[in-house]
Amino acid sequence: MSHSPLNGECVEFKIVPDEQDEIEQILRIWSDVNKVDLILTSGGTGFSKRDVTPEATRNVIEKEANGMVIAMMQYSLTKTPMAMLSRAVAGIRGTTLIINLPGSSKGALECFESVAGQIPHAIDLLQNSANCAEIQSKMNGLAFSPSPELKISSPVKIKQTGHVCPHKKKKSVNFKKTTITDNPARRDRKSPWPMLSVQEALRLIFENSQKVSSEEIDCRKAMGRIISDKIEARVPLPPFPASIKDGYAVRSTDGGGIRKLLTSVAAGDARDDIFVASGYVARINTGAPLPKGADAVVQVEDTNVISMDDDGEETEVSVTAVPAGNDIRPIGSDVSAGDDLLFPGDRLNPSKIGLLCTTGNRLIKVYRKLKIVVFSTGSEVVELDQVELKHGQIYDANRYTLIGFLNNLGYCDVIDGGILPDQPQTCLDAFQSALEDEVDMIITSGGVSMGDKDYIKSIITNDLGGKLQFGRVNMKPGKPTTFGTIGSTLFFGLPGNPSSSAVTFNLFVKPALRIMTGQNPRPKVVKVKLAQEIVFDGRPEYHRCILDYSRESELPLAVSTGSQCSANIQSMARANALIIVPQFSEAKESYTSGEIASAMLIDDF
Ligand SMILES: Nc1nc2c(c(=O)[nH]1)N[C@H]1C(S)=C(S)[C@@H](COP(=O)(O)OP(=O)(O)OC[C@H]3O[C@@H](n4cnc5c(N)ncnc54)[C@H](O)[C@@H]3O)O[C@H]1N2
Ligand code: MOO
Ligand SMILES: [Mg+2]
Repeated sequence: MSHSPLNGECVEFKIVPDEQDEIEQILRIWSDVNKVDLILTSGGTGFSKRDVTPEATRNVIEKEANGMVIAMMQYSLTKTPMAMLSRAVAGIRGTTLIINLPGSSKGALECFESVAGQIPHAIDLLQNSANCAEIQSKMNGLAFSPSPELKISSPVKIKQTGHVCPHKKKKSVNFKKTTITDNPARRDRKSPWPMLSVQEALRLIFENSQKVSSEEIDCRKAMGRIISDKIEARVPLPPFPASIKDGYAVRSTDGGGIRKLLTSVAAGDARDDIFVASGYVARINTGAPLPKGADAVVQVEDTNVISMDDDGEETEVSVTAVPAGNDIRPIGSDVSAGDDLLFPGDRLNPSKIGLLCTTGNRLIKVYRKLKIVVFSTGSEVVELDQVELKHGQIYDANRYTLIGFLNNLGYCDVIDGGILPDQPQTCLDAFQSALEDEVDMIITSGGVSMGDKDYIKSIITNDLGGKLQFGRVNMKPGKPTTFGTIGSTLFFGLPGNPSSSAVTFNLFVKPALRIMTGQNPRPKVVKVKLAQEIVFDGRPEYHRCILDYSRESELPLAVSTGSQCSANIQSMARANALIIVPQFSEAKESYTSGEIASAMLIDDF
């Protein structure tokens, strides 16, 4: 962040290709979402075919600021007649001033100098007129009329930080970051967020997710945790030559025949001075240590009692001949001391915990638990404790679904953030306190689409200074899925529709969690046979289905769970996989019944 001569702060800098759509999108996001005071563009103002910055600017501004254009032109013409080849535009969008500057650094500087003196005042007027209109409207109890808005798109956006307007007694010094409190009539009619592909969205998630630190814990309390440091066997398995059978420990060189019984060795027998001499055997149990002198075990089924003493204890038995090593597990035959057992990224399941215990690894290093807060947003959403629903209310589904997904993973400390109404200040306060609590991730559902009460994106960027990496994804369900960072905290704004939030959790949140804990982020995708036709949608679709393994087919049959409306929760509740359905194209419009497709498993970890 550098300081400009305007005493402003450069809060963003971006190089944008000569693509009108892209330039427009940036201008919209910076003015509407980030609410910067000034956007300066440089380049793309000339006569060549690729020069489209003025067109992009004109499309997003609501009012022109021709005086500034004239001032720049007048001044530039005194420097070079070439200046007349500039088609620069200046204008206002919302409370943002957007000014096109030429691409040459000399020209850009000259133009900027010619208007710089009036910029602070212009911005101040914009800000103050916006405030006045709002206050006026509140006083009248009427919707306030739109304040004059300057829209300027440019690769440099500046937030003014310290200008004092010469025309006002009371000066607005620090511009408060605001949430969307505008008149709905003035909201964007089109989403300013570029529509990313799922792959692009995942790439941004991969780029912005970092491994967390690790901690040492008792392996017996580590179910579901993720190994951070390689683990070796502390002791060999078995730690002594152990009998595999209940029978008699013999010397294989004695061969078959009648032998005297030396002693009996049970599992856990601590004597290490037993010696089986030639002509003798020792009774032995499964898991007992083989006595010295013996080198094989004959199972009891292959022996007979020959004689007993007065107490009924056997004194002689006959054994069959067995080779050396028969029915014995040598030391380390399963695991040698020092063997690599588990690796970073391995998730601890019951058998792995057993392996750690039996190889003497009491303390192990795992990634620390991820601290995650989950909020539901929406003024219509109520807690299940409320017995009767009022008109327009619904019981919260998403929060409990998302908390359940996270708890199932076993490596998250999940904080239930509760339900946030569609009130920016309440949401802001809740997010701020989560950040003070140093959570690794905030997950919300709802409030990320086009409604005038959909505040979430604005709160993250405007009020919390977060950086959203994407706000729209070309997929069904889940189009308005939003992801970004607020400092080192990851933010996922999942769509409110229950199926959308559940699908996008699996598709986007899980990979982030896996990266944070050193796991392979990729989902498990399997081939399936489709039980029905699926007509392609305009967006790539993640079609909820049940994988049926009961049929006589090499591949599981993927049975659709029915209506794929995002608001339909039943189709999600029954699903254990998502069929990956491509976007409609002229080349292919549908999958036929029986066709082979790919499906992503969603009931794994
Ligand atoms: N003009 C447009 N409208 C909408 C668009 C669009 O592109 N243009 N996108 C639609 C799509 S796609 C989705 S998905 C939804 C997502 O909207 P939001 O994320 O803003 O979610 P809400 O509006 O808050 O809620 C949507 C829906 O889900 C219900 N909901 C919300 N939270 C819960 C919860 N915790 N438990 C159960 N149900 C919940 C809510 O009542 C709404 O019915 O936007 C479309 N609109
Ligand atoms: O993208 Mo939305 O999730 O279809 O309803
Ligand atoms: Mg909405």
